[in-house]
Amino acid sequence: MATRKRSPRAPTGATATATAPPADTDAAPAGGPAASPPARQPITVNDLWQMERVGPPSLSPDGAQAVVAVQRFSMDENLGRTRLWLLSTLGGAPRALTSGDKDTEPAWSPRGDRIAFLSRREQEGSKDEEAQLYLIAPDGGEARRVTSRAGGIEAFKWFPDGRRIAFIAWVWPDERGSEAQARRHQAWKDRKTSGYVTSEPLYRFWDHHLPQDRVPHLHLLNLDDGSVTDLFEGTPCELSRTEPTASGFDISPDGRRIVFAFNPAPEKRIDGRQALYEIELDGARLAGAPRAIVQDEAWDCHSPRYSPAAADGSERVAFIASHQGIKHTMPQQLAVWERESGRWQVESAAWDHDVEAPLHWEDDGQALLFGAEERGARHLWRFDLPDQRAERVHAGGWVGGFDKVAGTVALALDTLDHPPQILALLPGEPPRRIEAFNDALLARLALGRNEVLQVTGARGDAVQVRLVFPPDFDPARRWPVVHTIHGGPHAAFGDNWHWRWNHHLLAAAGQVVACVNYHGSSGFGHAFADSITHRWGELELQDIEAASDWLLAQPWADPQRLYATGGSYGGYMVAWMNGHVPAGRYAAYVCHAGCFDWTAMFADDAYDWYAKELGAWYWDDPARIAAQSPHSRAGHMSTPTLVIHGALDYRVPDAQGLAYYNTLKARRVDARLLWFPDENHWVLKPANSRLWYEEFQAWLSSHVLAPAQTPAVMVGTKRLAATKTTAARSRRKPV
Ligand SMILES: CSCC[C@H](NC=O)C(=O)N[C@@H](CC(C)C)C(=O)N[C@@H](Cc1ccccc1)C(=O)O
Repeated sequence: MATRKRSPRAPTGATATATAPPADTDAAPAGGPAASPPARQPITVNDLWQMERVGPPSLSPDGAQAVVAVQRFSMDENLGRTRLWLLSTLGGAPRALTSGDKDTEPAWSPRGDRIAFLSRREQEGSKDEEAQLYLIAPDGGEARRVTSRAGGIEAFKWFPDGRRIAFIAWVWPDERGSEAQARRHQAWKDRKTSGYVTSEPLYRFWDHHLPQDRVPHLHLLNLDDGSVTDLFEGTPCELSRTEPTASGFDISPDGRRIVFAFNPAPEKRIDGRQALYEIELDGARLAGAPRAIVQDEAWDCHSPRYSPAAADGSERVAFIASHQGIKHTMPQQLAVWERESGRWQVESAAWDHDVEAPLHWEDDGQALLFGAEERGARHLWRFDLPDQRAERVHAGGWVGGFDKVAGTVALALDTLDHPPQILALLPGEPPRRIEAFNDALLARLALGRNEVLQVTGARGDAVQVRLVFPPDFDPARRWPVVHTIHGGPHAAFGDNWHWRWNHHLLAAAGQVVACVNYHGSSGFGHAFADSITHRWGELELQDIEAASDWLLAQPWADPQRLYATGGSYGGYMVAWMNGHVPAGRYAAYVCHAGCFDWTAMFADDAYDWYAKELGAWYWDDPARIAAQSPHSRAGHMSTPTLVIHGALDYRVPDAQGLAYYNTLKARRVDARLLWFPDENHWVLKPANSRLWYEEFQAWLSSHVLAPAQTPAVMVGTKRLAATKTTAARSRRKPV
């Protein structure tokens, strides 16, 4: 989808300065030779927070080793620590490379002699206030700080020569030179006022205000002499203000050009369309003005990648393009620009998938690797350019970051049953794990099975439902059933591990968890995703209700204990359900960061999107907006609801949750509020997460429908009389 997923700063929760314990202390307790292994136990929230969180791999130039950042949390200290590990793709043992607390985003230099990473450290008498760039030799030793930039470094990329690095940092565009920037930064820090002043339409994002009056510029750091050049100084160019990541630019194989995504409109908006611009370098200086190589107002273009050096000197740039001029839901397609002709074309037009960054060229320049969702999985794909055909390089689970060097692929993969793990794919060999970070912990956990089925949902379409069962599930008993409704709406709950909505943890409480990939979900083709446009709530509810009908027809489902929960758009859906589904069907709801009132949602950071999604601006067609807004049905709401919200949530401001909670209270509906002053759209701190899971479960467990409350059955959005209940349920069979 063109609505790219948000990019909050690293969701690491709190951090610490103390020395991290060794990351390999998860060893199983020693037992005597005759001791039988302890029985596996259901997963707890403490288990979840003890797991190591492995980041995306970066490979050495020979492909023999990968470097990853690994985060480990302490529930007692309520903080997380991240350090770097080296993993062998050839079978050697993993090795801790750093002992810092905040070492992230490692990248192996193209010469193999150094690894660059971002960190905040106390070193040589100075303490980093913001992330700075560090270098370390792969065989260890002390890391060396190579930048000391007021305001810090956002992201970086090695030049192919391994002697220079391009990095992104925020600057005041009206200042010249690093000294002037540093002076301005000091003045900013010393100011006595706290007001944020802006005339920009886009001024805050996710959970932070954009640095006032600053823009993200690309800089060149020469590691030989330490000199830094602002490559955009004196130009109108800048990188994405909301996602200033290394995906936004690329360096040509000869190191003489840089291509980057840039929105040339004077006013930057969250849905602004980016063009591709290129600069030429003469040493550390710009040779000429930046020039647009791909610019079409109808298209949003981003994530450019230069093709590898070719014997004939030809050069191309692959990128992701979305035809926003047609519709905001248009897919993200693979496109290629050719230097010789100066023309570009979409390559994946006939392939109904959303291509996701980063793109990675194969060495022969004939194909690209990338991740893309398909029916609740995120595979790694190779897209062959001459044939315009995609094949799976790794199928199943959820592929996160990956790298490919010298024929070896290293990828981060998670599944519903396993947190992210690192796999190596060597030519002609099956995929192989190259770490064992969570194995000892997982070995003592009992995880229930999961299965995928289809129900006939809205418009008679097949809708995917994934069920996760408690570890001790016995179909002869009756079990509570809880919907976890995903957000987006253009996202999916698939075969992936979730830290915040962990389906095994929820199932371990003794309930069957149901995840419906309702109309609008990603991974099921463009028409399915677009089907809900301008009528949010309608088809999604029919799908969830169809799944509920199927679930209630199962002998193991307890009709007195059917629940619906969801976050963000999933929270919108449960608020919508409260107004549209008759009381007595669901015993309780949990609404996390849910949208309650689309007009008041104009206070959020993505307000420019909603006219496209809902079909009008609220001032042009208030009735249309109100018809898709849960608050319009407040008079029908009577199902008990736990409302959860974070005050740092700028995507769905907490006033949404508070208005919903206050409405329920004013209506004397059973309701409870869990409000976090220090969490954003997501609950990311260990102790808060534990409270979240505890309150979530306690709320569900304390709400059971009385047997006299005959569950009503919804067909479409019409209510059926109770006498038709049995017949209506029996019509819904899994497909
Ligand atoms: C119409 S702008 C929506 C932007 C974004 N969509 C990406 O999926 C989003 O933030 N959606 C919200 C709901 C929206 C405010 C109505 C949402 O549901 N967020 C979910 C899904 C999500 C997951 C990962 C990254 C971004 C969004 C959530 O935060 O869990």
